[in-house]
Amino acid sequence: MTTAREAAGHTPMMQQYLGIKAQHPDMLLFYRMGDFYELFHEDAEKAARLLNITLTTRGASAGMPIKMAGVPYHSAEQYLARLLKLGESVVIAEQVGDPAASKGPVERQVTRIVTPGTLTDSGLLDETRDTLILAIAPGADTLGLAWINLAAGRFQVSEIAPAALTALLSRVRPAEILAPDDFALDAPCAVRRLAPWQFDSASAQARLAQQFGSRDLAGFGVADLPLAIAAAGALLDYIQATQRTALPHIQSIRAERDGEFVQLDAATRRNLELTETLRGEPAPTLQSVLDTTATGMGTRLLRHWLHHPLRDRDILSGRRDAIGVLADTPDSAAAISRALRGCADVERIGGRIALRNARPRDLSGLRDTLALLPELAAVLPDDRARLRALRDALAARPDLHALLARAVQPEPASVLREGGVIADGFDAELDELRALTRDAGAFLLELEARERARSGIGNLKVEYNKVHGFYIEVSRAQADKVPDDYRRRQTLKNAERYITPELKAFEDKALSAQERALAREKLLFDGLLDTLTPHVPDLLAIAAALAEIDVLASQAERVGTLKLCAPDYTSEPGIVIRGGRHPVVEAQVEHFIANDVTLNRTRQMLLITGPNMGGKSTYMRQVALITLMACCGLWVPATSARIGDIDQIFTRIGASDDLAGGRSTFMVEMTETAHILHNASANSLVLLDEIGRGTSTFDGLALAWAVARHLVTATRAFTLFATHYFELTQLAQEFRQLANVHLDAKEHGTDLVFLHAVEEGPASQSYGIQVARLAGVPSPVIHAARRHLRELEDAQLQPGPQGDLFAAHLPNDEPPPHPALDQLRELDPDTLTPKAALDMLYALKALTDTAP
Ligand SMILES: Nc1ncnc2c1ncn2[C@@H]1O[C@H](COP(=O)(O)OP(=O)(O)OP(=O)(O)O)[C@@H](O)[C@H]1O
Repeated sequence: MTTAREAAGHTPMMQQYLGIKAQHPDMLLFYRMGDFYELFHEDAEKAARLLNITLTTRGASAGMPIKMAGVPYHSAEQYLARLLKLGESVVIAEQVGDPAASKGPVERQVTRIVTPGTLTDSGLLDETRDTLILAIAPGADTLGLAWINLAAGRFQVSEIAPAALTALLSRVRPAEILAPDDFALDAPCAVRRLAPWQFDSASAQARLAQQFGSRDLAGFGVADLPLAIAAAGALLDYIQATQRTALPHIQSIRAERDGEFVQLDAATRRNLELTETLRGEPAPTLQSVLDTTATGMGTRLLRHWLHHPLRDRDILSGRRDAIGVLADTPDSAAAISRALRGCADVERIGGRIALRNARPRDLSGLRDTLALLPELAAVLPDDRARLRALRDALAARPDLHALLARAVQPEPASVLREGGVIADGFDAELDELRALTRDAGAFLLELEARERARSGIGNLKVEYNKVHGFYIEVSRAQADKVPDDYRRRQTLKNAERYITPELKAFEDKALSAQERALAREKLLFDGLLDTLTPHVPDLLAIAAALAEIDVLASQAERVGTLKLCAPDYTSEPGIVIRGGRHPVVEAQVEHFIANDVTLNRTRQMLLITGPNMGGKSTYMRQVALITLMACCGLWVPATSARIGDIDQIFTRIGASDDLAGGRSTFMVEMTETAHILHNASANSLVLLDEIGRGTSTFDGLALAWAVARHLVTATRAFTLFATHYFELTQLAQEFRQLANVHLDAKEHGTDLVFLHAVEEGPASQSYGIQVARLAGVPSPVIHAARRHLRELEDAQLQPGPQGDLFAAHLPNDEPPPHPALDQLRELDPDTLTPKAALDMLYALKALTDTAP
C-alpha cells in the first residue's frame, strides 16, 4: 500500500493510480488510458508474464522509471478471459471525466471488478458449465457454506462436517472460494481471503433479509443454519462490491436438505468419468455420450443432473416418464429440438439484464426466443404432469415479446455506443434525430447543385470527412471563381476546400443530431432494461423450463439411438439389471457384450475374478453408471433395471499416486478404502477394484480379505469387489450373502479371446502371462515367467503360509463377539427406569468380569 507521503513525490496521474490500486492491492488493476488499459509496477510484471505481453517503462515517477504493460481496449476481453482462467481477478478503472475539461489527470473510477466466480459476460463465460462462487464460514465442528450462480441468480446454502468439504467442492465445482484469512484450505480454484469479521452471522441475517425484501429469513428454511447464513452474507457483500450494482434477480436462498442427493465423493466423481475423463478432457465421458442438447442451458442442466443424482423418486419418475412420452412421439421431440436451436441463452441474458450489463444482441436474442415459445408450447405433449408444468412455464410473457419487438431493431449492432439498436418507430424523438442525419444526403446533393449553379464551377463537390467535417471542394484551377462567402478550410495539392455559413450551420445541426441520437438510444436502452428488470424472475423461470425441455427431448432422442430402457424405482433394497451395458465403452468397441447384475439383501457382494483385460472394471463401472443415470431420472443402457433406494456410491478404482499431496499409490488406496469403510451404509453401492495390490502379496491379500469381510458383515453395503486374489473366492463358503462371479477368456492356439460375459462362480485362470505376451513383453521374459509360475504353483501344493493364512490362521484370529455386546444390542434405553438402568449396568459389569 502507498502512504500519502510516498504518493506525494509522484506525478498527479500516478497519484491517482496509486490511490485506486491501494483499494485493491491483491487484484490486477486495468487503468484506462485512451485506447489502452495499462498496468503498472508489479501488476505490469505479472501481466507481462501471464499474458506474454511486452513489459516497458514509461517516464519516471518519484525518481523511478515506471514499469508498464498494456492491452488494447478493443481486445481487452480475450486478455481478461485468460487472466480469469488463471484464477486472477481484475479491477477495471475507466475514464469518467471529460479529458478536454479537466485540468490534471482525467477522473477515473472503478466501474467493475471481474473475478473468476462472478463472471456474467457472454464473451468470458463457458457456455457448457455453470460458473459459481462459494463462501466458507468455519465453526467449531461445522462449516457453513453458501454458493451462488450469479448469472442465474441461484443461491444455495448448507452446513456440513469439515470432512465432507472435499466431496462438496467436487460436486459444486466453484470457480472461486471466499474464506477467512485463518482457514486452511487447499482448493483447486481461486481463493480469496476475507477478514473473519466479514463472516458475521447477525449482520448477515439483516443483510440477506434486506436483499430479499423480507422481515427475516424464516420463510426460506435457513433460520437454523447460522454459519451458512454468515457465509451467505459475506458472499452477498463480495458480489455487491464486485458488481457495483443492485442484484434484483437474487430473490431467495435455499438450503440443501440432508439426504437429498445420492452422495458421491470426489474420487468417485472422477473415477466414473461423468463429465471429464481421468485426464481432464471433456470426452469420452458419460456427458459426451448423452449430451445432444440444443442449447447451452440444456448442456449445463444435464451436467448438473449428472453431478446431483437424487433420491426423491417422485422427481425421478417425473423426468423418466416425460422422456418416455417424448421418445414415443419422435416427431414432437425433433420439432422441440429444432425450435430450441433458435433459442438464446435466456438464463444468462436474464442475469445480465438484472446486473445491467446486457448487450443489444442479448435483447434481440431474448425477443426471438420469446417469439418461439408459443410454437414450442404447441408441440410439447401434455399428457404428463411434468411436461404440463413446463408448458405452462413457457406461456408466461407474450407482453415482453411485444415490447422487445417494437423496441429493438431486427439485427441490432453488437455494441450500443455505435447506435443502430433501437428500432425506428419506437420513439418519436429518436426518429426525428435520425431523420435529420439521414436527410443530410438529400440536402447536400441539393446544396451541391445550387452552389455549382451559383459559382459556375461544374466539378464543385460537397463532401464530408471525419477530421474536417463538411466542405466544398474545388479544383485548384477553378479556385479563383469561388464566391466571396466561401472561407478556406484546407489546401490540398490540386484542390481547395471551403466552408460556407450555410454549410457550417448544417454541419452543426447534423453532427449534433447524430450525437443526440446516440445519447437518446442509450437512454432508451437503459429504459428498456428498467422495464425488463422486474420481470427477470419470469425470464429465469422460462430459462429453467427451456433447459429442462432441452434435456428431456435430447434424452428422448438418445433412447432410440443408444437403445435405453426406463428404470424401475423399487422400495426393495438392491439393484437388479438385465442386459446392462457401459454407455461409454459401448460406443468404442465393435461388439459390446451385455451383462446382468443382481444385488439384494441375500446377494450383497459380488466377488469378481477373471483375466486381466477381461472386463471386470467395465462391468463394475457400468453398474455404477446405470444406477447413477437412474438416479438422475434418465433412461439407462440395459434391457431392464430395478433400482432400490441408494444413498451413496463409492469407488476405489485404479491406481494413482498423489505425489503433490505427499501420498504414495498405496497410501491413496488405503485412504480411500478407509473413507469407504467409515462412511458406507447398507444402502450404499461400493465398487472396489483390486484392493491391496499396491503392497506385498500377503499384506495385500490379508487386507483385501478383511475389507471384504467387514463390508459383508458390518457395513452390509451392496458391493462389487474385483480381485486377482483367487484365495478370496473362498469367502463365499463362509457368507451366503457373497457370490462369486467371473469373466472368462479362451485360448485359441496362440490367441487369447476375451468373452466379456459375466458368469456365476470363480474364475479358473488369470491369463496374466498371456496378456503380457499380447502386450508385447519380449518372449525370453515370457518364457522365464512361465517357468517361474510353474515353480510357484508346485510350491503352493505343499502346505505353506498362504494355505495357513486362510484355512486356519486369520478366521481364528477374530475373537468371538463378547456376550455383553449382545445384551447391549437387545437393550432399549427409552423403556428403562433409572433403577432398571442401574441394575443393567451392574449386570454388564459382571459379564465383563466373567466372560473371556
Ligand atoms: N462387456 C464388454 N463387451 C465388449 N468389450 C468389453 C466389455 N468389457 C470390456 N471390454 C473391453 O475390454 C477392455 C478391458 O476391460 P477392463 O478394463 O474392464 O478389464 P479388466 O478386467 O478390468 O482388466 P484389468 O484386470 O487388467 O484391470 C475394455 O477396454 C473394452 O475394450
